[in-house]
Order: sequence, then structure tokens, then C-alpha cells
Amino acid sequence: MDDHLISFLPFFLYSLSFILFVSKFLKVRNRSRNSVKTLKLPPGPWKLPVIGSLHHLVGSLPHHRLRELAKKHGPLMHLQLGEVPTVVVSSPEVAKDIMKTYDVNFAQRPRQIGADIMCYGSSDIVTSPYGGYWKQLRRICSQELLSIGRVRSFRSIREKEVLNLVRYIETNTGSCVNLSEKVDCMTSAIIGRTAFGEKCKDQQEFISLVKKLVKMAERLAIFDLFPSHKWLHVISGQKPKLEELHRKYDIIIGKIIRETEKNIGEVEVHSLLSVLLNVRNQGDLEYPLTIDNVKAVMNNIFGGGSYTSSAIIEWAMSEMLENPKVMAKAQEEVRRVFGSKGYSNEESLEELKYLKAVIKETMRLHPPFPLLHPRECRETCEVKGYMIPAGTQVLVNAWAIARDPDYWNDPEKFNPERFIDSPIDYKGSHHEFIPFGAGRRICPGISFGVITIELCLAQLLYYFNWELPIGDKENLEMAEALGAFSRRKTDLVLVPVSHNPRPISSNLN
Ligand code: HEM
Repeated sequence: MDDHLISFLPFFLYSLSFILFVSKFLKVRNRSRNSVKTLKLPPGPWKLPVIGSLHHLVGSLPHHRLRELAKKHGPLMHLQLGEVPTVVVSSPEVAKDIMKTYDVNFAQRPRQIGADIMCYGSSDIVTSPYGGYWKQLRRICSQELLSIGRVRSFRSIREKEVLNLVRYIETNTGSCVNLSEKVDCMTSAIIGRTAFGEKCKDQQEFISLVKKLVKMAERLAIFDLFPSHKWLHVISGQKPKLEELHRKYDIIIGKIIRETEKNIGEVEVHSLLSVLLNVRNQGDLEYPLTIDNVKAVMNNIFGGGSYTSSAIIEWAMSEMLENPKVMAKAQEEVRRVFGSKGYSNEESLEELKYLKAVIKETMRLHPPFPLLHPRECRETCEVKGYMIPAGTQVLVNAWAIARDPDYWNDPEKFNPERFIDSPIDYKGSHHEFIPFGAGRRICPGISFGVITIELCLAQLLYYFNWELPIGDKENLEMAEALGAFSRRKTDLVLVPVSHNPRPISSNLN
């Protein structure tokens, strides 16, 4: 056994005993006003209970199992997970009720220990409770941080980082390239430089710390199942580890903030952090922002902006390799639109109608968050004849909803054509397609995320043809890793073949 496995052993043994303990509390119930049926959860790969959050726990069931359960037990499935009553929503109609009709009542997020530690008492945007402070953060997001104009203003960062990726691939044509890893680095660099400016020295350290923090918080969040048993946090040893990582995060982000503050006014600093600090310093906010609040928001910007986009790029490339006709059609479009000169400006991306359909279809089959971020019912409320008591956690199963055969023809098939000339988009008004959520809590980073995905895919398709490595020719692994976040189980490793002129001579130099 190697060192890594040995160090993992105590955690594994602890996990095993905890799974046995937790499994006693797991029940699925179908609740209606007249009947409460209690069912045992089916045997399944309950591999993640200890390393997952509450929604991670549900996410650890393979998605098709969740959908089968939903089919059997109706569009509102009640799970009693530990001490926390949870409802899983699996139909577009009920999702519409939760995220539109009764949106205010379900705009709350449940309290989570990991978020409390990582996000300075949940004072970030994702996990802060519904109310005046959160509304103020959302306003700052839509008017200042993530407005369309602001997103456009960071165009040169996106272009440079995508070009770096293309150049790396160009120098490796004909050999295997780990596209997952490279795309991940690219999206991290884009969000890092956008968040902190082009010259921030500590960006790399920040990126690797946030990655560790996110992983650790997922492990800890299982204890949110038993909020009244504080001792669980202590014996697990996970909380002190998260606190230690958080201390490191605090030091590094503190340093970045001090540097940025020093430079504001002296030199033109263009970063989301400088925008946020300016808003804070203007001093006319109803809820004054502390430096800790700024640190919490920056954590969200980084967390929201990097893994999501890279996961979608990875899945889009995988699906196109599985469906060579789709790949050929997307390549033909991008090569026709860009012409012989190659990419010239982001406006030209607007013409890539087929590529946009490919991206939508990818998000339909592989939404990065198959279960949307958890919500909480603020006041007892009746939805489609089901009583949902105040305090119930609500998980919207965007994955199952986007494969509902009542809404989608041949739902398992990757078919971008379904979105051509279709009014359905991901902006929250079509509840059968909600990869970014909907309602008050809808993702504020849609424009930021989508433009990065479009730019990267367009260039990968323009400059290169793609092949599978020799041994994998027949068989592209399409399995999904278990967990709350939809990623490929294995890295996507491909062989690029140069098609268009070298990007070295591109006009982006
Ligand atoms: C490109 C892919 C992205 C996807 C698929 C995605 C998906 C989501 C989803 C499903 C939610 C929860 C919505 C709900 O509860 O109804 C969310 C929330 C959020 N996202 Fe994104 N996101 C993406 C990109 C981004 C980017 C680029 C940023 C920021 C730079 C961002 C920042 C946030 C924030 C701050 C929230 C919390 C909103 C709130 O609770 O009020 N996301 N996102």
C-alpha cells in the first residue's frame, strides 16, 4: 500500500462506522395529506455519506436511481436524512411552484457548518440567509460585479488565457493531451485574474487553497444532518482541519486585499476585488460591508466561476466525440464564421448558433449541479397538495427534470438540434431546463460563465481536429463521478490534430 492509502485508512474506517450509524436514520417517504408511506432506501452505492454534504448525500445516489424513485413516489419525495427533513423536487411543474409561484418562501438557504467557517458566518452570496443583506449583495452583483458591461470589460483576460491553452495544444499536436486538466487551469486563471487583477502574485496560492477548502467543506457538511449533535464535529476531526485551512485562506486573501487597497487610486487596478472595495469604500450602503464580507464574496466568485465552466467544456467535448456528426457540424460552423483569419472578436461568437445549441444540450444532460443548491422552506406551505413544513430543506433535481420524457423527446439522446429555433433557454423562465437555477436565487454569473465556455469551445474546434488515444478508440469513458458536482469520472485525454493555421500568427498576439 502506498503512503497515500495508508494515510487515508483511519478516515476510511471512521467513515465506515459512521455510514453504519447514519444508515439507521435514512428513510424515504412519500408524503401526501392523506397518506405517509415509509420506504427503506434501496440498496445502492452509498459511498459518499461521510464525505458529502447533505445534498451530496442525495447526489451520491446515481441520478437514474433518483429519477426512478421520483417516478415511483411522485414529483415531491420526502427524505428524512438524520435530523433534517428534506424534500426532493423532480418535476418541472413543482420546480416552477418552488422557484416562481412561492419563490419568496423558498429563497432561504439552510445553515451549514462548512459555509459558516469558509464564508465568514455565511456572509457570502450563495449561503447567506434571504433578507436585506443578501438582496444588497445581489444588487452589487447585478449592477457592478457581474453585469454584462463588466463581463465584457474582462474580455482580454479571457482571450489571452484561451490563446495560452490553444498554444499549449498546438505544441502537443499528435500526442495525448489531458484536456480536463488544461481546461481546469485555464478557467482558474481566467477567474483568478478577473477577480484579483493581472499582476496579483498570490493568485496561484489562493486558487489551490480554495480548491482544498471546497473539498474539505463537502466532507464536513455531512454533520449538518445532525445539527443538535455538536460533538460529532469534534470527533470527526474535520472541523479543526477546515478551520486551519480557513485561517490560511484568511491570511492570503487578507494580503491580496491590502495590496489592492494600496494600489487603488495610485494605479488603475481592474479587478472584481477592486470594484467591490470601491463599492464598500463609497460608504452609502444600507448594510456596510466589512472586510470579512468582502473575503466571503471573493470565495464565491472564485468557487462559482471556475469548476462549473470547465466541467461544461469537458462534457461538451466528450459528447461531441461520442457524436462525430455533431462535432463536424460545430466545426464547420465555427470555421465558416471565423474564416481563414481565425477568431477576431467576441461579437462573432453571437453567430455560432449551432455551438450555442451544443452547449445548451450539454447543460441539459450534464448540469454541473444536478441537485441545485439547497433551499429551505421559510413558512409551512402547500405545494400541489403536499404540505411542506417550515424548516424543510428543498432540493431541486435539475438533472431528472431535464430528462423528463413529458417535456423532452428521446431525452437520453444528445441532440443539439432540439434547441435550434426553440425558445427554451437557461435564464430561469423554462423550468424544464434550469442548469443555472431560477427565481431570486438564480445564478448571477450566467453571462460570465457562458462567454468563457463559448470562447474556449469555439477555438478548440476551429484550430484542431480531435481523436481518441489509440487504446480508447472504440470506447470513450462517459461515466460521471459520484457526488454533488457533475464531473467526468476520469480525465478527458485526447489527441489534437492541427487543422487551422498556427495560433502563434493569430491577431491576438
Ligand atoms: C457556467 C456555469 C455555471 C453554472 C452552471 C452555475 C450554476 C449555478 C446554480 C445552479 C446556482 C444555484 C441557483 C439556485 O439556487 O436556484 C448558482 C448560484 C450562484 N452562482 Fe453560479 N453557475 C455558473 C457560473 C457562475 C459564475 C461564473 C459565477 C461568478 C463569477 C457564479 C456565481 C454564483 C453565485 C454567487 C451564486 C449564488 C446565488 C444566490 O444564492 O443568490 N456562478 N450557480
